[in-house]
Amino acid sequence: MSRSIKKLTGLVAATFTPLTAEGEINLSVIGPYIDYLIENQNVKSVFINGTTGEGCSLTVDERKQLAAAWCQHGKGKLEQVIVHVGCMSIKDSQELARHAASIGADGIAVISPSYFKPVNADALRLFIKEVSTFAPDLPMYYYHIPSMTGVAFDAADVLNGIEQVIPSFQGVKYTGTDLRDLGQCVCYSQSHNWSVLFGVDEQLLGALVLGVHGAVGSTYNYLGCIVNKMLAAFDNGNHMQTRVLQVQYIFHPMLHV
Ligand SMILES: CC(=O)N[C@H](C=O)[C@@H](O)[C@H](O)[C@H](O)CO
Ligand SMILES: CC(=O)C(=O)O
Repeated sequence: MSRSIKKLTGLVAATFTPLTAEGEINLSVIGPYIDYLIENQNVKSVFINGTTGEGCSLTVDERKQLAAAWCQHGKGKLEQVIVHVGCMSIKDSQELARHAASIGADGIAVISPSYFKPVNADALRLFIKEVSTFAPDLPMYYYHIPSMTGVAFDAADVLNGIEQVIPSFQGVKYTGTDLRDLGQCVCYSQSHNWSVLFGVDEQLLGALVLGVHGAVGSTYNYLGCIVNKMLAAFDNGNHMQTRVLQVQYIFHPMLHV
């Protein structure tokens, strides 16, 4: 990779996709959405077209328009725009990766294909590699979400040796509850300076204790302010305050609507 890498840390909002009443993407919302995240939630990085953004249900063209709008409006405001480019078709993923690089995204991520599934971790690594070569200068993150993909190999097995096949590999977004596997990912990532971002918002405290570098989640769109306080308490070594804030978050009325 030719550019120096900005390590992805802290809270990352997995953004919603604004639609019009007719079901068309509504790009006019994105500028104000960015200002809201920064000013109201103190959240400065976004993960777009992922699960929350329903990227897999959008067309390639819609995904490109959204990515371009987030990069354009986020320039000089957001710290990082990570574009999820996972698709069933590897060619669509490659095209989205190439496009993300052309619009100045800060990184890309992929889930595993989920209908025809990779047979093992080697096959999944190969898929990620084939996508990464279309954006070789962009940090690539593996998005591990077995509850949605049904692909449940240990993420640590996917990471093991991946730097040898994907020079741009930069970390994992871990949406799962296996703390043993997560701990192995954190341990393996340390020697490569990769980021491990946790994705089960309700259980972030357990992941912080294991040493994750940040979190990507849907609820940081509207509860980022509370979770940012929790991260600050954790960084200050205030365990009691951290626990109080995690519990306050878990019982927050917005999680129970
Ligand atoms: C399955 C799913 O969408 N997981 C998200 C992240 O990956 C989370 O951010 C959840 O939306 C969140 O933890 C709320 O349950
Ligand atoms: C939560 C998350 O990371 C996503 O919606 O993709």
